[in-house]
Amino acid sequence: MKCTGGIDLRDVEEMNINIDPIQAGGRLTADAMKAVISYGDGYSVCDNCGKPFRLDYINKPPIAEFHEDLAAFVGMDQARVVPGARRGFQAVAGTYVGKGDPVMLTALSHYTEFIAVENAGGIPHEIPKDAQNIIRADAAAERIEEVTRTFGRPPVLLFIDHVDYQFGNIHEVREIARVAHDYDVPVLLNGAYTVGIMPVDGKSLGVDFVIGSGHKSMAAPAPSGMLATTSERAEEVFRTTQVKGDLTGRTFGIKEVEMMGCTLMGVTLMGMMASFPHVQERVKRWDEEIEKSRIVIDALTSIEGTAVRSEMPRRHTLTRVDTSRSFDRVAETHKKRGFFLSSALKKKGIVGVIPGATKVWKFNTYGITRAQAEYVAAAYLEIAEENGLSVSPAE
Ligand SMILES: Cc1ncc(COP(=O)(O)O)c(C=O)c1O
Repeated sequence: MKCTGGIDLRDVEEMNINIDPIQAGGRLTADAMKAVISYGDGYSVCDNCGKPFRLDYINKPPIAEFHEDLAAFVGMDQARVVPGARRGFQAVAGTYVGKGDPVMLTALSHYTEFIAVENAGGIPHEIPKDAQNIIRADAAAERIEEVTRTFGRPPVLLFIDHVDYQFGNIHEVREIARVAHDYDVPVLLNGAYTVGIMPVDGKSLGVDFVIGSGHKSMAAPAPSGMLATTSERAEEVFRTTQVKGDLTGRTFGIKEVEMMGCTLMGVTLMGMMASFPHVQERVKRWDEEIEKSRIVIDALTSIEGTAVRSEMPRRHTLTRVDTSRSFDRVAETHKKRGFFLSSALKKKGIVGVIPGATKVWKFNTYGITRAQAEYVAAAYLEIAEENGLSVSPAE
């Protein structure tokens, strides 16, 4: 079907079960879709902007209140919406990182964290993962000490992914934050895979910043996200402008430097706000999401030669699977080669896995129903059996 302008309408969501690893938590709610239509104009949220002229002072729609709600949602004191998690990283790095400063990241940090550090002139140092692909506090302590000795001063900032994008593993955030604070290093929690899908309490984790991605995990249009912090750090990261133009003497005092004055407007912000009540509710059902993911995991691990590379038992719905000794063996002789798997899944109405991937791949069951999880599990078993792989039912 075509809509005006010659753009094909997207059929992935309506026609299929989508287990794409990165899309799961960002799918819009019906309320967000309505908001997108009604607030499509670029400056649609600015109708009632009045003194002081800044996005987070607008009361209608209730943006000021939304910021407060976002902060409370992740157990912090203040929050702002930002155009994607990466812009949150950039704001924090822009505040604390100067040229040549050492910054701690991890072996599982997302590339956007590296870019935020590089953009600010910092030097990234990675904390290694252990054999189970977990970032541990011991390793963090060792690396912080090493970097401190080398530079003659501690790192200026530490990034830790609450759940990483490669394995969907949960890391030792609370313990790492404690270690970092012993060296007075502020801690940024990357909640791109947690804020909006599972409960997150930044204060209880002891971090200084909590960053979420709207389009990844808060059922919001892209690019959207949030940056929350403590009252103390808010003064630094949400600082307002200080300098004057030398010719006109103009100042822009109320505008926040790292937010470039105002942040999200129109569709992104209103979509995020419209989904928020649903998001607040859905994080309470995280255990059900884990159960659904285990239905698919049990099926996959019952296929001879298949292994899960993420931590087990699963504590997140994003999982990395190794089928190099099962589906990839089939691919060696199949006429469709590695594409046989994605093609067989597509025929059964399941999409979102990388076409051609039969060695190591990821999937995410977040947001599908229990019946759909059972259907996906059965589909993998059928495809295995149809291709001569033996299946031993889970105990
Ligand atoms: C772990 C992780 N962190 C950060 C990001 C960046 O998020 P955003 O697209 O909201 O900037 C992504 C996704 O691209 C991610 O997977």
